[in-house]
Amino acid sequence: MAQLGGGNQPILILPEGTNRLLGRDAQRMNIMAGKVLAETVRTTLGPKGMDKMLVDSLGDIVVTNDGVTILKEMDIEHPAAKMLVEVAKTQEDEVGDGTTTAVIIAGELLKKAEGLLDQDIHPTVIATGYRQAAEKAQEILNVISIDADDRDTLLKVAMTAMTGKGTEKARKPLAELIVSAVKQVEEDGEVDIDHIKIEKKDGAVVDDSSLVQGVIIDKERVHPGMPSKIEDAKIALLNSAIEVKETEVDAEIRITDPAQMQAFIEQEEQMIRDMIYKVEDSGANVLFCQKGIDDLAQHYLAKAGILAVRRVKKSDMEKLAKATGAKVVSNLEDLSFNDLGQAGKVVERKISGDDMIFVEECKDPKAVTLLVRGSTSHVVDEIERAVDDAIGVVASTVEDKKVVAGGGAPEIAISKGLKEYADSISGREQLAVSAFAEALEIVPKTLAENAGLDSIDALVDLRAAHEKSLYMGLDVFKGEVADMYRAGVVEPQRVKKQAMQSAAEAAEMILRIDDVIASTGAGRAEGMEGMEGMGGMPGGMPPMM
Ligand SMILES: Nc1ncnc2c1ncn2[C@@H]1O[C@H](COP(=O)(O)OP(=O)(O)O)[C@@H](O)[C@H]1O
Ligand SMILES: [Mg+2]
Repeated sequence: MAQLGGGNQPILILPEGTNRLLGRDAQRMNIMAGKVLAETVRTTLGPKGMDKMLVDSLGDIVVTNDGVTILKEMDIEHPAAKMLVEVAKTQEDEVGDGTTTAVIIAGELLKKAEGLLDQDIHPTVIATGYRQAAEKAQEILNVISIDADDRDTLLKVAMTAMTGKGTEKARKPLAELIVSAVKQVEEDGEVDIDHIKIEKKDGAVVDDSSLVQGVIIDKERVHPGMPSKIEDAKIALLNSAIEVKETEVDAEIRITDPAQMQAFIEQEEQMIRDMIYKVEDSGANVLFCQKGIDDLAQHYLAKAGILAVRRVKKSDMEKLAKATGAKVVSNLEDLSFNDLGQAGKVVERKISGDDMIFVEECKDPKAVTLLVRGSTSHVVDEIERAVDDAIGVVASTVEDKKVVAGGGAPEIAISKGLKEYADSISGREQLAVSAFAEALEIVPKTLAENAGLDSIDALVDLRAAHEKSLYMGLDVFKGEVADMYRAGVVEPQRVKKQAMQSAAEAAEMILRIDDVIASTGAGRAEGMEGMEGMGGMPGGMPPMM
């Protein structure tokens, strides 16, 4: 493989054993890999989608229908397939939902491209057409979106994102908590979702989930002699240890007299004692320390009636600062009353066997915590992923104030618009734009299939219904075409924008590749091993599933 012919004498320009795929072979293999990947997550789309059970090498189990989670857990090796995994990850980062949709659209774009390649249309032409179509799609999306960010809409957006994700019984109350959380941390029209902490615990029903106006820290107080509940808390945040520092160099102290020893110990004690005085003097009655707290310091803190927690995560320290208004102090010497934060209550509670510190009843906190409950750890994990998606879509809606109907309605509307647009284009790109338009129909088609409906009938009905209204989609529960706004199936515009854009970009990028050179060295294990498994050599078939 690694040699390029040159008369009788082969010229080696690549190391022995390098795998190489050229031209159509490269394209075919890459397209195949993308298609297989999309096919894998397809069955999970929509409220009636199925779940996947993923078992890792240690035997740990994840049961989910969350696209990005499945792809991350699958440990994909094929380089082109990996590019689609990136699509899902980008979608997750940018919006938090729509990961399956993005991957399915990308897979379908590749499939349609294959058909065009068979008609001898050059990959560059296809890529250009896809680019044009993706841009036009964004325009159409702007036209069919509706301006809304009222609470009722936000609730619908949250509930749509959670449909079919193991939250059924408690979808409404969970949506209420999520919308309240997002609105609470909103600052000047922007939402930093990192300021919403999700703390999950099994051993209770979903309905017991709650929103804490503050932060829950999954730790216990350092000393049992400390109060377990403090009202009207004054909170100090410290990111250095409370201990007598060990000397950096190995020093030896020679003690000749027991009195010297005593003096030495007393001096250390006094240093710790002074540090705790500092905390007391500031007026703090709660202390969160990012580093360690010495045994002796714990004792003095307990004696002073201060509730202290040690080794708090940095991210939690930041949330505590956001929620209580405290400043994180690096040096105890500098701690003063002005650095303290406030909370109505700091209390240690036992939640399904674990002690946790609740910093709650904060005044207008800019960081809050959702305590998510569920019966078992697998259930809680899946609910957490649903809640995470819902937070993402509600935040997007609060920021953009634009929504679309769900259930395949926007995909059909955009597909229709693109077909008309294609007619206005001269040149072979027209075929690519048409292919893009057809590819989008994969979303309603899959929703129908997963709901056990006839996908061809569904598409025909949908296209017909769109002659009258742009909001007609597939209500998978009733099994019929319906106005999705009325049905309360609403999604943020950003989900669709991002999904189409990153799907188109990934497809374009894969199409432009006409040469895959895989070294057998170190990089092999990382990227190219899958080449063989996925049929790296022409003629191979992907034994991926
Ligand atoms: N009640 C419903 N009826 C029909 N479609 C729905 C309904 N609720 C959600 N959907 C659709 O399901 C799709 C999202 O499915 P989901 O499994 O969450 O995948 P993704 O990872 O892409 O978000 C969207 O197209 C959405 O409009
Ligand atoms: Mg979703």
